[in-house]
Amino acid sequence: MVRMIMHGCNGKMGQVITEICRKDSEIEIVAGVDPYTGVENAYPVFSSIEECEVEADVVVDFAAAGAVDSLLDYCVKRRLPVVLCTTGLNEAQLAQVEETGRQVAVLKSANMSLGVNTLMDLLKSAAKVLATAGFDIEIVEKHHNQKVDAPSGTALALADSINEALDQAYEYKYDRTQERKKRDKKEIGIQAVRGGSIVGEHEVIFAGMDEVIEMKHTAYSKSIFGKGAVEAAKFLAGKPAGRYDMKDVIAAGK
Ligand SMILES: NC(=O)C1=CN([C@@H]2O[C@H](COP(=O)(O)OP(=O)(O)OC[C@H]3O[C@@H](n4cnc5c(N)ncnc54)[C@H](O)[C@@H]3O)[C@@H](O)[C@H]2O)C=CC1
Ligand SMILES: O=C(O)C1=N[C@H](C(=O)O)C[C@H](O)C1
Repeated sequence: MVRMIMHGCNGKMGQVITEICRKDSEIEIVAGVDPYTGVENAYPVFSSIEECEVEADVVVDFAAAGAVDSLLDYCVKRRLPVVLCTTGLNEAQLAQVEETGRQVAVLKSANMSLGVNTLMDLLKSAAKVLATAGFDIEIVEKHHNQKVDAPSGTALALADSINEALDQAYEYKYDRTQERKKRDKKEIGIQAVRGGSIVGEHEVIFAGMDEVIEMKHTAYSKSIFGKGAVEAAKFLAGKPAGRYDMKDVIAAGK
């Protein structure tokens, strides 16, 4: 049985994962962390990670970017593997993630779904052919009106996947309102839409002369992220220090 701490347990994803774990005999949430207290849970909840002294095998994080620094410090201090799903981290935090990965097992992924992680691979081969043929690349993401970061972590990860296949030759363009000039060939445009209860849509557009290819992932419920995170927690518990991603979890499940 894997013992898990749920960081951000009273948020939308924290509650989706609480429900998944309740029905899974291989994993148990032994403690939660959240400063928001308006939710009843079957496990003890602490208002900050430092207060949690419960024995565990792994931490799963869906909270807020501002909470990541203290979470990483805690995981190093307690030698705990961590599945990091919160998006919107700044450069300093991304560097801290790398440093933490030298001391404990860290799996960071902006999207825990099988679909998006498969799309990342498909994009690499498409980009190699289409960019060489002169196609422009644009990404449009859509999310609910409660999301605080933009563009989404997934949109950035999709762009990174494409750029990796293209020898990092592309710049990301988030805003076209500040200058009057034509689009540069070596750019990936990234646009964010926010509204209603949209769970998450990511569309990658390859636009060429007289033809367009669109590759799109639509999340119809948050459970796809929750299921992936729980599988990642089971995978990461007991792993040595290092950086892991969802591709490792998917490969281990085959
Ligand atoms: N990697 C992935 O597949 C996915 C990532 N996310 C990301 O996960 C994060 C959370 O998403 P939601 O659950 O929708 O947000 P939410 O706002 O519903 O929940 C976040 C929870 O974290 C809590 N929190 C705030 N500060 C905290 C702290 N210092 N320690 C512990 N908990 C704290 C809040 O009180 C809240 O209950 C966002 O960054 C989102 O982009 C969301 C869905 C999928
Ligand atoms: O905030 C969300 O809801 C989501 N955030 C992640 C992101 O920023 O990419 C993943 C998913 O799209 C849902």
